[in-house]
This record gives sequence, structure tokens and C-alpha cells, in this order.
Amino acid sequence: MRNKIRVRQHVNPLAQKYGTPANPLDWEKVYAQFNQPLHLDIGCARGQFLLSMAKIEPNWNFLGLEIREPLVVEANNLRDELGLTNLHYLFCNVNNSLRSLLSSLPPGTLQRVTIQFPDPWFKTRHAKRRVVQPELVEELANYLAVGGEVFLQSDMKFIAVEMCDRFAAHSAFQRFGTEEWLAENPLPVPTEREVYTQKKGEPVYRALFKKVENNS
Ligand SMILES: C[S@@+](CC[C@H](N)C(=O)[O-])C[C@H]1O[C@@H](n2cnc3c(N)ncnc32)[C@H](O)[C@@H]1O
Repeated sequence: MRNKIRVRQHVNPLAQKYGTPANPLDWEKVYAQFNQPLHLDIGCARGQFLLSMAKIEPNWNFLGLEIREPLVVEANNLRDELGLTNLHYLFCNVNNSLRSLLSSLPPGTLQRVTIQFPDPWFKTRHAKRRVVQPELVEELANYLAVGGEVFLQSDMKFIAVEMCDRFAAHSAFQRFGTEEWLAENPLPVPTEREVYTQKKGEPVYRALFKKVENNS
């Protein structure tokens, strides 16, 4: 049994040390089949969700972005031990790295994005530290393929509402179904935070958005 490494619970994405955007990736070196559709998981933590997804869907590539570097190192080591060639984890701050990462992708490959239980940063004065900012929605609108999906979930209703409001405010995105929360997770694998929340019997707020038009 692997020992879990201990890392800080939260880091401030606005701190100077996270101010440098990630370098673009050489996709041909990252994945065995770099033209496969890409699933991007934002704030992947230990990456267990993506690891299971990568095993279930070998015809997709998976990229996990995470700001706590030790978790990324550990996740990539495990990926190597398992020999998965459709999975990669990257240490970066998503709030300044999406453009440099996604602009080099083969056009049309980014087809699914998940943002699951992002750090809530409860206080209003910390709201700028939350992951789903209008600028992040704009970058996803720029690089997600038409018909591509963004799946959002949180155990904090105010965060789920804020995330939905920000995607709904962008003309490239349309909410799937009614304005009600999705009753079930449409993906075949729950995240670690999702399992923890459901074990406590607490609610999860889920929504799905589709990209309906190209960003102009
Ligand atoms: C509460 S955890 C949820 C992890 C996982 N998605 C789950 O559902 O189990 C949120 C993760 O997002 C990461 N995170 C927060 N802000 C980030 C940012 N700006 N860039 C990259 N990762 C970030 C945190 O370090 C943390 O690992």
C-alpha cells in the first residue's frame, strides 16, 4: 500500500510564486496518440479520478492541472508505474496557464472539461482566488470544441451557483437540461471529494454546459 504524501491543504493562487504561466506542452511527447479527444480536469488534486477515467476510456487523452506540485509528481509517478500513455498531470496555476497550454492543441481536440469541488474560498475578500473567474470561462470558450462539455460540481451551493452564473453569462455556453441541478453524475467515476461528501450524506450540486458556438 502506498503512503499518501502530506501536502498543504490550500495554496493562494494569487501568490507571486504561482504568477508564472505554464510552458506549452509538446503534445506528441505527452501522449502516445496525441490526436485523440482531450478531457481536461481542473484542480485534479491526487488525480485518482483521471487515473480511473484513463483506464476506462483508452480512446481519450486526459490532462489534470493542479497547483500543489507534490501531488502532481506523485500522480505522474503512479501513471508511469501503471504504464498509462493517455494520461498526464501538470503543475500549474490554471488561472494564468490555460492560454499557453491550450493554444498549441491540435484544433478540435479539447472536448471535455471538468471542474469538480474547486476550493471554495468562502470569504468575499478571497473571491478572486476561486478557480472559475470570467477570464477562465473565456479561455475555455476559445479552445473547447463546439459540442464539447463542461461538467461542474461542488458541495457548496453558492460556489456551484457562481460557477453556473459565469458559464451561463457567456454566449458560447448553454446549460444542459433545466435549471435544476443534475440528479446524478453523468461520468462513470466519482472524485475523491464527491465520495467523501456523499458518505457524509451531504448534497452535491452538479451542472453540465455545452459549447454551442465558436467564440467570436
Ligand atoms: C477541493 S480539491 C478537489 C479535488 C478533486 N477535483 C476532487 O473533486 O476530489 C480542489 C483542488 O483544486 C486545486 N486548485 C485550486 N486552485 C487552483 C488553481 N488556481 N490552479 C490549479 N489547481 C488549483 C487545489 O490545490 C485542490 O487540489
